[in-house]
Amino acid sequence: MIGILGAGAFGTALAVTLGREQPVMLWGRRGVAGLDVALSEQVRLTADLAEVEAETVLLAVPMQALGGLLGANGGRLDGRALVACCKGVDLATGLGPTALIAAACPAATPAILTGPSFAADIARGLPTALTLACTDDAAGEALQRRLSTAALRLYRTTDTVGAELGGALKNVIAIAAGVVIGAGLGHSARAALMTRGYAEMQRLALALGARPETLAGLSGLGDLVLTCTSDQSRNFRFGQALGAGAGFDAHVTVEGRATATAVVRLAAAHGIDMPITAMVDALAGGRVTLPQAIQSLLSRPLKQE
Ligand SMILES: NC(=O)C1=CN([C@@H]2O[C@H](COP(=O)(O)OP(=O)(O)OC[C@H]3O[C@@H](n4cnc5c(N)ncnc54)[C@H](OP(=O)(O)O)[C@@H]3O)[C@@H](O)[C@H]2O)C=CC1
Ligand SMILES: O=C(CO)COP(=O)(O)O
Repeated sequence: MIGILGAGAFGTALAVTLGREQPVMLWGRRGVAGLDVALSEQVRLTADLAEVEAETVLLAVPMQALGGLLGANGGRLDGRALVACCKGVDLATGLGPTALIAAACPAATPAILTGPSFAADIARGLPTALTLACTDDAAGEALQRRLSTAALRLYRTTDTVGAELGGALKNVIAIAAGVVIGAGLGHSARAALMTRGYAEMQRLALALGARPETLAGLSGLGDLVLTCTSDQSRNFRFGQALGAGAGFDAHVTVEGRATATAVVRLAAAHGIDMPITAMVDALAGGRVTLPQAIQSLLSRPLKQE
């Protein structure tokens, strides 16, 4: 049995794919997200978290909700394998998902599942590859076997720092990529933005102890390319709306917005220059206009690549 907390798009998609091969208990505060894919009979739904007794639990709530969920249920969840499926940096603490898990559940085995995957693609059974990161490699190998399916191929690493930051930072760069396209600056400008954004991701991640090969893998470069180039991405679409001066539904999960604010603080604390992240935070926060944001990036001093 696998437990999944969070019956939104991603939690439901994971239930669909995992439920094809093993029993799953899916918990949601209110019902199941509107994915138009039928759940197998191996998937049970519950609104009572006490019914989720599985030893392996996937945490598929948004990043900014994870701390509260763990705070309210840490005692009940402690001691299990807790696999964060969210992407971001916690605004309240500046921590990533596995550090939040370790703080709330000291006897748990924290891990993170992240990488280039739209929920709808996973739910449809399309081939997908993700990174499963766990500092305990033996536990990571067991989770890799447990959570891989015929269509969902997991690659394992012990670099949770790199895997988490790749998934968190790519959402911020995706917002910037959307701004570029929404503002009509063109695909060449987006390619430049993605490349400089990847350099920004590496600067912070390596300073925080990540391994370069992790950032160059599925959780970093892979997810960056996917999210910056597809309008299936909510972060990209949010950026497009910003660039076009259009509105955006505030109820849609856009992880990169809060993460941009959290990362600006993190970068300042470590003396890391992250101009694109700072631009996204200021633009999304209404502290600069679009022309000012674009000018701030284009007028930076020339330097070596
Ligand atoms: N969608 C995708 O394609 C992918 C998403 N992810 C990641 O998965 C994570 C979840 O995103 P996603 O499923 O897409 O988002 P959705 O907006 O589709 O769903 C979020 C779910 O979390 C629940 N939730 C929100 N706040 C709380 C809370 N405080 N306590 C309990 N449950 C809560 C919501 O419940 P309610 O409906 O009751 O508000 C909802 O079921 C994000 O970090 C995202 O980056 C990763 C890969 C792909
Ligand atoms: O993380 C995702 C793809 O890997 C989903 O992207 P969005 O959150 O931008 O929709």
